[in-house]
Amino acid sequence: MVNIIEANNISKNFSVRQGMNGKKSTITAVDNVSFSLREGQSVGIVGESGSGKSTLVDIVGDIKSPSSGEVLYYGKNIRTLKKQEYRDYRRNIQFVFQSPKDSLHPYYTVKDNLLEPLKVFEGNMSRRDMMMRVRSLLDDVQLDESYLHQYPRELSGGQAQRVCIARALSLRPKVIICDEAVSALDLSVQAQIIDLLKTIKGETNFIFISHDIAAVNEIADYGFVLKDGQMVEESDMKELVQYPQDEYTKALIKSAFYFEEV
Ligand SMILES: Nc1ncnc2c1ncn2[C@@H]1O[C@H](COP(=O)(O)OP(=O)(O)OP(=O)(O)O)[C@@H](O)[C@H]1O
Repeated sequence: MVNIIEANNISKNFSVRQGMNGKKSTITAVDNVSFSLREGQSVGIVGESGSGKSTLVDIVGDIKSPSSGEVLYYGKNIRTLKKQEYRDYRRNIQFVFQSPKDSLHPYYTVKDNLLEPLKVFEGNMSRRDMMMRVRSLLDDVQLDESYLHQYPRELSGGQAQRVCIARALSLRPKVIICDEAVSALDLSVQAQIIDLLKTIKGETNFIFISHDIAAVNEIADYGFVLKDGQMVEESDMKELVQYPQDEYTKALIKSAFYFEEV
């Protein structure tokens, strides 16, 4: 199987000022982490707040640069990609973030939010074809056409996240990185969005990150656990949940499935 993404020995240090005297120190947000995403696979990343999940996926999507290590896209270091190859990589790695309303353009209607990536990346597409794509995307995320003319502020959190998922899907990307994409939603809405992500799993590959291992277990085929920037355990996702080896993973599972046990 072909690797879409390989992240090799990624580390990221941040320089921060701490304490009353504002003394400079360095924190290691990601510490020598490697993983790959194969075609047809979805990968989950679990860890508590501050464990380095966002920093790692931001590096994979070239939003941040690593202090050391390299990201390969179909076997090529992203730093060595030619202009067209880099454009292809960027359109094929899309993000869905935690706060859907902040992710959408507030002064654009749903229609214009969905047209935007098509205008940028599909310049040759006719306006008619773009609108057909927008309508089919809304259908994919189970919103009817009446939403086309609404503004993000008029949507619920769950509806706005559906629009963000539609927007991420608009360029038919190889990878959608969901960074705590369900965490800010009510539990029942979380379940609906997870069901939606499952229905589109055949169209794309997810890198799904969450502090909630139960949510990750719903989407990922393979998963790993980050703690203080380090990978403490990795495995087939079902095995990770059923037979965790590391004490930290066991604690994450205990807190995630606590309510379900009763
Ligand atoms: N720009 C930055 N400058 C300084 N420190 C940073 C910066 N970005 C992240 N950090 C630190 O790096 C560590 C990892 O943060 P990161 O956001 O990657 O974790 P996370 O697991 O995604 O947590 P959360 O789910 O809360 O976002 C944290 O200690 C954070 O404070």
